[in-house]
Amino acid sequence: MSGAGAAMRRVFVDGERAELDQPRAAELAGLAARVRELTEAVVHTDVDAAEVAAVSEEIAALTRRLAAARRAAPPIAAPVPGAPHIGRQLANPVTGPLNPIAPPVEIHTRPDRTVFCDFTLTSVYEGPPGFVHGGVSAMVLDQLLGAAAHAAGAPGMTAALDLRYRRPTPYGVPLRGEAEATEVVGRRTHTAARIIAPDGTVTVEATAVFVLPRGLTPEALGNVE
Ligand SMILES: CCCCCCCCCCCC(=O)SCCNC(=O)CCNC(=O)[C@H](O)C(C)(C)COP(=O)(O)OP(=O)(O)OC[C@H]1O[C@@H](n2cnc3c(N)ncnc32)[C@H](O)[C@@H]1OP(=O)(O)O
Repeated sequence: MSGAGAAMRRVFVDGERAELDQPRAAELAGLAARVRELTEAVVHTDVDAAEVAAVSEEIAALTRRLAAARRAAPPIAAPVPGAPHIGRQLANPVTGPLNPIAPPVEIHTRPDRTVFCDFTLTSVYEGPPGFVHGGVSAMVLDQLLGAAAHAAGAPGMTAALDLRYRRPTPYGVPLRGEAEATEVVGRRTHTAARIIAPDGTVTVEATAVFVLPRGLTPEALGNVE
């Protein structure tokens, strides 16, 4: 089995990672939300030099307090029967409520196995002035496409990701992401996705190929069915 396949098995099947119950996950999600606010404040602050120095020191002290009890790797959520394991990655950089760099994006699966998300990116994700960084759009779409492969019962790792940036993606407004699996061939799942602005304009289109690592089965990944 490939390194990635073996690692997934250790984490999701063998229980190598710490598993958080819902109240503990909610506590830490609250902490991450405060840090997101802090990031936003840092990017926009115009306080004077003395205040910048004082706040920097306080933040360093806070970081030391959190590091006083440190896990070797990010924790995951306890399994939910019937739900895919990807939803357990609480520190995922796109969907993880515990990760301050995640917007976070909440992905939903429809009965027809297509997926969607409604999300707003703040100016901390700015690329070209006034618009979302293309790499951030790619990251969100990679996750959404992966979720579509999962929802189709054919999960895998991203083997190829192709993007077409049609229009600039605005930040600070609600965006819609949509994705679906288009074809499953052996261990390969072909998928398509797009980001849609509030006025209905498709700003980014993406296609991706996901490949299930050798030795893994969709069932081992806690697939939906
Ligand atoms: C697990 C879920 C977790 C859950 C994750 C779900 C959502 C997470 C979303 C984020 C996902 C990521 O960021 S994942 C991180 C980024 N991706 C990675 O790091 C992947 C790095 N690459 C790899 O580890 C490997 O290349 C794999 C596992 C993708 C494939 O390796 P392999 O298993 O040895 O593949 P191999 O036998 O050569 O090929 C198998 C089949 O796939 C085809 N194939 C291989 N690569 C490609 C390609 N780029 N484009 C088209 N097709 C390809 C081959 O032609 C073949 O088709 P045929 O001849 O059989 O027809």
